[in-house]
Amino acid sequence: MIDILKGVNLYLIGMMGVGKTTVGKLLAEEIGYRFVDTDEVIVKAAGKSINEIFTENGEPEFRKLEGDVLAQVCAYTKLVVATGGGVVMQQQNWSYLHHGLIIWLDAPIQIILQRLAADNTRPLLQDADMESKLRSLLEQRQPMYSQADLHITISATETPEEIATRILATIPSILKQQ
Ligand SMILES: Nc1ncnc2c1ncn2[C@@H]1O[C@H](COP(=O)(O)OP(=O)(O)OP(=O)(O)O)[C@@H](O)[C@H]1O
Ligand SMILES: O=C(O)C1=C[C@@H](O)[C@@H](O)[C@H](O)C1
Ligand SMILES: [Mg+2]
Repeated sequence: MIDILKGVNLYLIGMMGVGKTTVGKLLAEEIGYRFVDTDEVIVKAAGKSINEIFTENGEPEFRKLEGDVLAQVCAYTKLVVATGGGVVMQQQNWSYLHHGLIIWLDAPIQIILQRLAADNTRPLLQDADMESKLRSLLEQRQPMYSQADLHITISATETPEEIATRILATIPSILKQQ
């Protein structure tokens, strides 16, 4: 696997809670890549949480930081990059994502709801009606997510390890097409 990838970065995209961070770490370990999470880089650089950035600086500032981080990481090779769920909405970001293979992790809203029901670290989900909020975000984003090179649909029972294994098994077929 490591040979056929030739150092090309893997970018994980998809909705909040779908498992980009969790699966990304496993993928990186498996293929001997470094793991980068754009949300984590932003939090470290800003010295505050994502909730604080949204509240104190606003979402546009967060999106600017996100684009800056993506621009910086795409200068490196051999990375698995877990992105934030909204990264696909800035057209400019696609020029960075296309430096590597783009993998869309896609899970039914019900799975995401179960996972994030007790989570208060995602500012866009601090809404009384989390399900409607998720549905409306997915509706806006789905056309963008679907531009990925690889679409991985996740079932409720699949473990992060199984998902990582399935991604690695599928990559050779998409590399051949390119
Ligand atoms: N396959 C899985 N099965 C069960 N739980 C999972 C699975 N993948 C991730 N999770 C859990 O779901 C939650 C969200 O996962 P994670 O943080 O990796 O999502 P994310 O896509 O990175 O979200 P965000 O876009 O907000 O950063 C975590 O609690 C994680 O442990
Ligand atoms: O889907 C989104 O817009 C977000 C997802 C998270 O990864 C963070 O980037 C932030 O909470 C926004
Ligand atoms: Mg994440």
